[in-house]
Amino acid sequence: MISVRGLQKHYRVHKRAPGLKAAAMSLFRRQYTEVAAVGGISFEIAAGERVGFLGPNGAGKTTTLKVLSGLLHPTSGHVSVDGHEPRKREDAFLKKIMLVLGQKQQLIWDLPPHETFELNRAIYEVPRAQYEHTIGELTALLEIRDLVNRPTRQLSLGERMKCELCAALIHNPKVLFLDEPTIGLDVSMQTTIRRFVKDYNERYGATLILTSHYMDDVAALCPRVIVIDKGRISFDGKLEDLVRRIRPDKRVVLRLGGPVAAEALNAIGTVVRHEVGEAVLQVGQGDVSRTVAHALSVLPVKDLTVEDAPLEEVMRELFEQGRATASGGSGAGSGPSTTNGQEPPA
Ligand SMILES: Nc1ncnc2c1ncn2[C@@H]1O[C@H](COP(=O)(O)OP(=O)(O)OP(=O)(O)O)[C@@H](O)[C@H]1O
Repeated sequence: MISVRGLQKHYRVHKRAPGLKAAAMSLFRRQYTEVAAVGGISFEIAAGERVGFLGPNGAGKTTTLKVLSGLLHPTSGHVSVDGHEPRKREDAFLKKIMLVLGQKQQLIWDLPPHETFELNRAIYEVPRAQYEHTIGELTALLEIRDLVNRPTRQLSLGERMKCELCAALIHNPKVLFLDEPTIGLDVSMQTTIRRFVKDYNERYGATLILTSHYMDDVAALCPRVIVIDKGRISFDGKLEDLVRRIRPDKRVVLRLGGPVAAEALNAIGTVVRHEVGEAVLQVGQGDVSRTVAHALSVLPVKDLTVEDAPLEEVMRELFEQGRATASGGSGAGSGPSTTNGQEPPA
């Protein structure tokens, strides 16, 4: 469905020294420098897959999504989305995709969302009957029926994002590019958006690429993740394999029925957190059953769970490894390896 081979995207940026004199000089002699936002990445995504595109700020995620949706032309490499070359922006291609940028909106600010929906209906040439059916379904699923006739500027951020999604889905796209769709939303609205996106994917077999800094989005939606750092892929595979590779240790979460001395916990495992009624221990994968048995025998345990390390920590560690490798700190082989499709460094 989506095929990316050796994609590079460089931006040409105007460079000038600080100060008024340099500003005046730059009017006559402009100097440019190249920013390599994406440095030769390759991956394949099958129809119906949900893939998380993760990376630190400035890694190249948005740039890649913009290339995939045809907003930017690649500097080099080959990109194909359902048989189309996105840069050509053919009508047939545009009718298959949608791009939602959480930081930008397509809704017309002074008009009700309903007017944008109508506009998109006309742009995408959606037959009236199909439009009415889709709008009925989407507004019900997103619970926005009562909002769509109010001016957009009067809506809350979360309400606007739900209307943005509705506007972007009117033509029933097969490929969804979602860039930070839950940014700035409260926890319950994030959950609503996630549930909706998953439901849409399952209902229509749509393919999804999502970028998000909220790891809950990724955990809930994306069985597969592609990690990009400084324009290069550092991991492509199952989310659970990434977690296991970066943080093979487990967390034993103990709910306690009475006070426990710090020494008693230290004797069992590495204490990550200890507060009234709860303690969290970090233990090696092979030590889980021994630790659990030990804890149950010597501590007033009411309940316990065994969990993976939080995804936020996994990602932080992964990006720190990437930085250390880039600065020569930890040397070759210490960072995460790529499981699929990385171009060799130039
Ligand atoms: N229009 C542009 N002109 C010049 N440089 C750009 C432009 N857009 C992005 N960049 C640079 O390209 C690099 C990748 O940016 P991009 O927006 O793709 O990153 P990102 O992974 O989406 O980051 P974030 O998580 O912060 O949104 C960054 O160094 C950024 O400064």
